[in-house]
Amino acid sequence: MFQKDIFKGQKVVVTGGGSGIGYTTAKHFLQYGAEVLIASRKEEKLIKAQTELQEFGVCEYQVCDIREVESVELLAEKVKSLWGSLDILINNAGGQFPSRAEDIKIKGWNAVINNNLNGTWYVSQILAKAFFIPQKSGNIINIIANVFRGFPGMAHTGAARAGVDNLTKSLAVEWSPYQIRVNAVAPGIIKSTGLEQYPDEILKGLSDQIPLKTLGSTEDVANLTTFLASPMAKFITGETVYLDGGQRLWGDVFKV
Ligand SMILES: CCC/C=C/C(=O)SCCNC(=O)CCNC(=O)[C@H](O)C(C)(C)COP(=O)([O-])OP(=O)([O-])OC[C@H]1O[C@@H](n2cnc3c(N)ncnc32)[C@H](O)[C@@H]1OP(=O)([O-])[O-]
Ligand SMILES: NC(=O)C1=CN([C@@H]2O[C@H](COP(=O)(O)OP(=O)(O)OC[C@H]3O[C@@H](n4cnc5c(N)ncnc54)[C@H](OP(=O)(O)O)[C@@H]3O)[C@@H](O)[C@H]2O)C=CC1
Repeated sequence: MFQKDIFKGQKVVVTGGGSGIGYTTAKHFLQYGAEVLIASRKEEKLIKAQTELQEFGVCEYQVCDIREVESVELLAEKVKSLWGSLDILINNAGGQFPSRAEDIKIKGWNAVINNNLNGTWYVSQILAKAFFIPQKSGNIINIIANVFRGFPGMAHTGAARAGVDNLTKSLAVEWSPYQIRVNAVAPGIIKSTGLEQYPDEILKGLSDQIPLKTLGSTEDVANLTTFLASPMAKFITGETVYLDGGQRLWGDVFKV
């Protein structure tokens, strides 16, 4: 899509970069010349991904639970010792479980809010203060979900992602004096490792609910994310771009 070296010399952090959408996004940045650090909880997964991704360029990893402030501070330390600067942050780590709203336990609600809203905030604030604000440059892309009409069947993540959608707008304005752009990508249903945790009865017939009659791919998400991070999108900030084959406009979002 882009010239090969469009991100040459740029340093990128992709949370949740060991699998699925994050992995493909990391691969795209590497193919376009960036150095990439992938971060998530499971070291084994990160080592396997790093080994594969190194075929495309310089890929580092850091074990990090985005819900733990100390763990995110260690991520910032790692970036500092590796590169001393940071250009792009992709807040992709996240997840939830399907449940009817009345069945969600307090612990489950808190786990999902901590993962998707608080975790995204910790990483954004800590890395912005360590790098983007003092540098007076930066680029944040938040991967959220298709919450346009709420998220029936996963109310906890709908609330968390709507929070990140709004946070995207606030930070885009507050951090504009530092030349930090903040945008979000809202994927619909994407064929990726993440979908494997959902039972077949939930996934069956999902593509019929999408106007374009197909699920998205991890490449679709990575293409949009790299576009938003690139100079081609230099006048775009505070935006959430839906990537859902039109599903926000028609069809069931998700059912339990
Ligand atoms: C079509 C869809 C579109 C979107 C797709 C994607 O996003 S794909 C991407 C998808 N990728 C991912 O989603 C990957 C990441 N997702 C995750 O790691 C988990 O879903 C997490 C966010 C809950 C992490 O929580 P954690 O590390 O703290 O793990 P924990 O195990 O300790 O759980 C804490 C509490 O949560 C509750 N609870 C948990 N599971 C269930 C369940 N199945 N059922 C009911 N409740 C559940 C339960 O209360 C539990 O405590 P308890 O009662 O057992 O003492
Ligand atoms: N696939 C889809 O249809 C859709 C996906 N999304 C969102 O896109 C993102 C990527 O999903 P996808 O690639 O499909 O699924 P994956 O489950 O493969 O990706 C989730 C990634 O996040 C990491 N992660 C989860 N919790 C934490 C945490 N607390 N701290 C650090 N890392 C964490 C996981 O790694 P580890 O286990 O090592 O921590 C994993 O690599 C997620 O936020 C997902 O919810 C949104 C809409 C639709």
